[in-house]
Amino acid sequence: MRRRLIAGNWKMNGSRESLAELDGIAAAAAQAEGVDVAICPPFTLIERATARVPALPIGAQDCHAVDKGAHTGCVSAGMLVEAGAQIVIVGHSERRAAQHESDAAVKAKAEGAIAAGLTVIVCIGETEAQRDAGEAQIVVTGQMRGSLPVAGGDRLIVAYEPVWAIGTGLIPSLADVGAMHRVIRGVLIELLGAERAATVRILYGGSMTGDNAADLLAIPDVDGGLVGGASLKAATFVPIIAAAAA
Ligand SMILES: O=C[C@H](O)COP(=O)(O)O
Repeated sequence: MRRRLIAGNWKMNGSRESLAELDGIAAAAAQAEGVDVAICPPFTLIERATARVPALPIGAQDCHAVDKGAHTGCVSAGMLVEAGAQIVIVGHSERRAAQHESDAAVKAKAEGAIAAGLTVIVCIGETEAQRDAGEAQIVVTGQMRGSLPVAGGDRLIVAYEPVWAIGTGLIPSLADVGAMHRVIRGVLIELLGAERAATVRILYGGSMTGDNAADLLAIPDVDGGLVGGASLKAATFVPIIAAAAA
C-alpha cells in the first residue's frame, strides 16, 4: 500500500518570514493519518526550514548530477543532504524549458540524488501543443524512458504535471488524469518490473487546490500531489493535506 504524499514546491518564492507558514503545515501533517507531507523551499531556506520544523521533511527543487567540482552556481545532492534535505525535485517543466534540461540530464541528476540518499521526485508532463496534437501519452512515455533512474526503490517518485495546468487554474478532466496515471504505472512496470513499480508513488501536479484535491486523489494511481501556488500558505495547503488524509 503506497502512502500518499503531498509535496509543496515553493519555486522561487518565500523569504525567512514565510517560514512561519511551516508551523501550521507541520501541525496539519502531524495529524494527517497515512499521509506524508513535504515542502521544497528555495535552497537558501532549506537549513532554516529543517531547524524550524524538524518533523516535516524538507526538500530542494534541483541538484547537480555530480558530487562536487567546478560547477559555478550549482548545488550537489550531497550538499542538500548536509543542509538537512530529504527530498529533491528534478526535471520540473520550468527547468526543462528555461534551463534546457534534457531527459538525460534529468536522469543524471536523479541518479546523483539517489546515490546521495535523497528521495527524488522526477517530473514529467506534456505541453498544451503536444496534448492538442494527441501526443501527450507518447511525450510522457518518452520522458519516463529517458529521465527515470534505474535505482531508487521507494525513494523514486514520479510527478505528472501537464505543463498547461501549472499555475493556470486549469486541470485535465479526471478521466484524462486517470488515463495518464494508468499509462505511467504501465511504463513503470515495463521499466522496473511489477514489484518495484508497485512501490513508486505517482503524484499529480498542476493547479491542485483544496477544492479539487479530493476528486484528484480519488483517482486510481494518483498517490498524491505536487503543489505549487497553494503550498505557499498554510491556509491553502492544509485543506489539501486534509483531503489526502480523509
Ligand atoms: O511543482 C508544482 C507544480 O508546478 C504545480 O504548480 P501549481 O500548483 O502552482 O499549478
